[in-house]
Amino acid sequence: MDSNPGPGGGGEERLNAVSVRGACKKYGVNIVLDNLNMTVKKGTIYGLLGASGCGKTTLLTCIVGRRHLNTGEVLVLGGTPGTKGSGVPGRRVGYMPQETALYGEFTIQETMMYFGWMFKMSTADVKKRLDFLLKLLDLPYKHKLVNKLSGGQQRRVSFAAALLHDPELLILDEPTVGVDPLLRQNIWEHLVDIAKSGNKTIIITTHYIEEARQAHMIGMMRSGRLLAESPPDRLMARFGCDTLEEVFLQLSLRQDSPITTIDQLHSNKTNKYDPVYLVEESEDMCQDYQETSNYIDPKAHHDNVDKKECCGLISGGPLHAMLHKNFLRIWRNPGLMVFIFGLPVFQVILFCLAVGRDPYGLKLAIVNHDMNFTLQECSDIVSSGNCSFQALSCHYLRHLKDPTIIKEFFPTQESANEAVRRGKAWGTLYFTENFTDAMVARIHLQEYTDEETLDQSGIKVWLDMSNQQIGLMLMSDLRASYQDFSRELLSSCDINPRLAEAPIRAVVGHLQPENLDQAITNKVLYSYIVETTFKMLDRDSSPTSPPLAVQSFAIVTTYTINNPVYGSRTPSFTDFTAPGVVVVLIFFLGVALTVGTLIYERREGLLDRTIVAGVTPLEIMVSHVITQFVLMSVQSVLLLTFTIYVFRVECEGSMFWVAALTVLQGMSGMCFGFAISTFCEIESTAFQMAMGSFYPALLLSGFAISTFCEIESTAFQMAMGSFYPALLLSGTIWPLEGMHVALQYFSKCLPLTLPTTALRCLMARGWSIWESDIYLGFVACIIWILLFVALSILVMKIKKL
Ligand SMILES: Nc1ncnc2c1ncn2[C@@H]1O[C@H](COP(=O)(O)OP(=O)(O)OP(=O)(O)O)[C@@H](O)[C@H]1O
Repeated sequence: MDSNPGPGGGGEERLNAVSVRGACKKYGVNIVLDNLNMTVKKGTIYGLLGASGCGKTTLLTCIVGRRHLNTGEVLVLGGTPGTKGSGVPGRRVGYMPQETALYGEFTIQETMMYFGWMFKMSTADVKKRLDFLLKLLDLPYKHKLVNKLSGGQQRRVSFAAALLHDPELLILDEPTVGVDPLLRQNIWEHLVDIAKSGNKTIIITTHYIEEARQAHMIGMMRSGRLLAESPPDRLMARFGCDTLEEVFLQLSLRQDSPITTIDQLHSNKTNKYDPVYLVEESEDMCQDYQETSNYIDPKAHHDNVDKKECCGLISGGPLHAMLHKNFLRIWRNPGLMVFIFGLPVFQVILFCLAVGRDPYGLKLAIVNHDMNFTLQECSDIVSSGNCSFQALSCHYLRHLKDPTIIKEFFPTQESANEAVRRGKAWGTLYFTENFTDAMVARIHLQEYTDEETLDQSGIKVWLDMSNQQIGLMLMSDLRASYQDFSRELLSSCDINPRLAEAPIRAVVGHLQPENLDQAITNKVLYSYIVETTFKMLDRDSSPTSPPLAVQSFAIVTTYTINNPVYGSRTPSFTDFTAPGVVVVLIFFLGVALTVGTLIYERREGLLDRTIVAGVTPLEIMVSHVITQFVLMSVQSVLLLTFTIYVFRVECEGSMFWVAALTVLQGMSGMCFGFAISTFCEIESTAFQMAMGSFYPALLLSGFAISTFCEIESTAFQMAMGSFYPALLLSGTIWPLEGMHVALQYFSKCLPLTLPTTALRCLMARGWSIWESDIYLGFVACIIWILLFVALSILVMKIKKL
């Protein structure tokens, strides 16, 4: 190692396109490259041979800078991959990974355009070169879709993509798999030709050992070691074999008994920078490398010659190529289009139809001993507009409305309560035998009413409160019906029915006006049960006067609510939850859009190819951000149109700011999805996480989830398990004000909470952007976007995605 000439150093090194020295690489405890040396001279073809799993692909990915050695050194075109002055990443290298690394929904021509633009070739040049490659590789019609090609044809398209920009160094991982012998011969002839006439260097791996005879140099690998590195003829002569296969067999046998191998075959002790014929270093040499396979050379970065040329962080060619690719992929994928644009609409429709509507068909068990009649009989004798003090229970029952309440009559209180206990009714309503008489007596007697009369004149109610929403709604309905009942009675007796409502201001003079004014000033919604107003009214107080009696009765049983400062007198649960649901939906849609993208590209080898071509993580990120921004805007418009204009959810604020916050929140979700996908190795893990973290994104934040993401089931369980806690914490379904104060602070640090509050204030209160609740929602969105973006870029750099 001491004699390492470094990048560009040493005359010998300058003749080499690639040199690998003392390379050690392991995954966990599995040693994949074991003190390997390799030298590829410029203008030569280097055939890297070896059994499956011996480490060929790993070696190539280290050469193109997609992986790092644990120890050892790689020099490519005079520099360490990933550093200034090296050939990689950038257009000096053409890389064909082992995976097909193509977009199935593109045609052959579109594929070539994508890679050509990435290398900043003009469209005309790409077309010219494509015509040549179509002939050379015997490719089908150029407008045929890649996913309609056979496996062998797809590999040839992938090979063509590596040859397209005529690079100095070609690194080909099994280009001839699935190619017929005649075509294989053509490909080799072409490689020999470009190596000779164009002074190109080619490193090629193949399982067809014999075809490598046409290479200038053969490297035979086994178990992470290079057993031999020599021209094929010399190798065969030396071992007295007729085929390379036999040579490889002999070398393999000897490697299995190392002492014999070293003693018998190692005749030349070589300098480390000379071609190596046999591996002589001790097996322990790789043991002292760093344990982690994620070892990163601190000097490594992605500056490359292309970037130096354009002097900017983002270059037009790759960005153009990637934007075109992103939109074309969506356009060619109808299922994805339906998902992107149909899902928001579907979800909003589902939400507005399923949540917040008043329950109906609620059965009440009624025991009416006052009449001892069925409902039908009640209806027969009770008619509206009649100033009658008979059958008051029936008067009241008529106001319990269908279809909300279904009245079922029971003979006894016990049977009615039994029906409630068995879940057949939501409550029991009980009228005593002389309910009407007691009520009339109570009205007439006023403060002289005895306890028994009071008791008899009351309606007794037992409710099943196991369901809070239904219980509260029934209570409210029972009260409202009572008010309707008294209003109707007043009206029928020629008394102003508004007395039944008795606005607070109408009685202010009699009831401590200071308190009321203070309550109104404080914007407290003020309800007041008016009691004993009988004496306040400037009327004949004779208890025998029916109108007055009715009037006092009505007022005694009413309460009043002033017009609310914000919202309506009958607030809707849909209006309350809608802003939170919009925020959550758009966030989730953003996550779902991005989470799979990067992982798909990584799994298919496309990311390797893109990055080896010199595209930076920032450029990849920007291309996705632009694409998703456009999609997100359309989604937001659909979401808000259906929420506000179709389902008429209350929106008092500026539509501009509502839309802006929605789009921002979508972008926050998108960046979160991107961060997840940079962490996750397995697409399904990320997707499940995204699904599961629908709300929890929130609770745990991208960072915590990602820590566990390598472990599929843990990530999934964690995401699922955090669904409900996150739902509670985001303030979407229940006001934050109901939480413990510590939880409130924690909740506000999550990505959905402040934007939800802001959207709610915008929609329900119509506040302007200058209110702190509103602008803090925007600020939170922007901070989370920046955090997710920074995290994604950092991970992409660290993991060399
Ligand atoms: N990301 C990874 N994590 C853990 N082990 C890995 C990883 N990639 C490869 N390996 C292991 O490293 C060894 C060498 O793999 P590699 O793909 O380099 O072999 P190869 O010679 O290219 O095989 P083939 O000819 O079948 O492509 C194999 O045992 C493989 O299981």
